[in-house]
Amino acid sequence: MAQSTLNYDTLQELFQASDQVDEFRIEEPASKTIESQMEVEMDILKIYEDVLGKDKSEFPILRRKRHSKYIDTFLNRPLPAPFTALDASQPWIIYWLVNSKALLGEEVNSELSDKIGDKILECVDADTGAIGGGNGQMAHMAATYAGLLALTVSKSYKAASQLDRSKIYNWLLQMKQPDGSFIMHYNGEADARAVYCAICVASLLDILDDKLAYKAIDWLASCQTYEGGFSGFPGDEAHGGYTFCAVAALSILKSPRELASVIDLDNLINWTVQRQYSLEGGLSGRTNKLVDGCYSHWVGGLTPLLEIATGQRDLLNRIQLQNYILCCCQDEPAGLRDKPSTRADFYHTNYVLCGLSMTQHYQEYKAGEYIGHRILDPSITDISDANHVRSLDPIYGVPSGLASKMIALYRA
Ligand SMILES: CC(C)=CCC/C(C)=C/CC/C(C)=C/COP(=O)(O)OP(=O)(O)O
Ligand SMILES: [Zn+2]
Repeated sequence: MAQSTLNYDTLQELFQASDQVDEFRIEEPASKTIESQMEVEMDILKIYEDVLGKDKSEFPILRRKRHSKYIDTFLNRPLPAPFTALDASQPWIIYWLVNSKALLGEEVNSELSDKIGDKILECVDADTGAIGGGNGQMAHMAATYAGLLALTVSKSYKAASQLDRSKIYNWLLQMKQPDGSFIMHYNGEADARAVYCAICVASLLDILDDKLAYKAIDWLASCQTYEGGFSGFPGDEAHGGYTFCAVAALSILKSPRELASVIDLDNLINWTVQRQYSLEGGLSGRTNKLVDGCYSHWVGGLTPLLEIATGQRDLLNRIQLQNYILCCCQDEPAGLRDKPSTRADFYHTNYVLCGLSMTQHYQEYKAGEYIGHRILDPSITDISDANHVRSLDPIYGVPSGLASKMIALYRA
């Protein structure tokens, strides 16, 4: 079976280049940061060396069956005791798991869809109509976003139609701040995450209007730092998570094509490109920090939006990112992870798969819709279909087409 031969060759080139890295390596690391970076590089070099020591046909492929089993195991049973710390993140867990399942191309049957619908409705806070982290918990912006995404992915339209949109609209208005930002919950913090979640929720529920959008573009633009990325709030350090939130929210409020009219697009592209490390192939979330699989989405997910904004392609090196994901982010026995020294979890499983999807598709933006096109370059998807995952909506982080279906449900 023909495997990803070009990936193998790219890795070979990379590996040859890594000898030069060794030459420059200093005996005593000058700081903890450098020491951690060197440890990660050593782990990853060893993995790449092992891969190159084998035949090309043994290049790692997506261990789809195992990842599916891992996901299904947790979707099909109540959360076990070690996860009680995630009690306030129940909509998140459901979204991460069901989204991973859907990206792997697996069907979400009606039984699972109904179960997810019931569970998310249980998390609705009766006072506000918005969603909390669990039954009886206070409405929370992130839980409302994650819960709505879970309904979107699982096509739980019956449950979705039971949400009280006008109550949620009023709650969103209460979360709205005079400077244009949003807070996460009553008395909570305002940041770019809250703005992204609020704008996504309003957009999916088809209740986004001028009052909710008021000054949000200016506030988000004010989070862009001198480095080019975005911080959580004005004046803080640029970070991948907040950069995705800001750029995706701006792409709803305007369009990705108009980004250059509100932010410094060139500086954002510089910052984004610098997040990819040549040796690892994966991405970091901020300057001088370590590679992490979840930034394959938070930073990698900027790629389609920036490609639409500029009309250019391959702003990041998709092949190298795919190498990092396939060779370094697959845990044993299953699930996806941050980096080789860490264990798989639901969060990383989802966001690494989102990143993998980005590496395999170009997005076209037409009449307000994103259309994913599988990249036919053999270095990405020649192979069998073994590594292929579904196209991802670049704004909402769900498989393509599903967000529009949710919006259409409410518009009908
Ligand atoms: C929609 C929504 C709620 C989005 C959240 C986006 C967001 C802020 C993601 C970042 C998550 C993350 C891995 C932080 C790690 O910071 P760190 O300082 O531990 O890691 P670092 O060293 O990689 O910076
Ligand atoms: Zn991570």
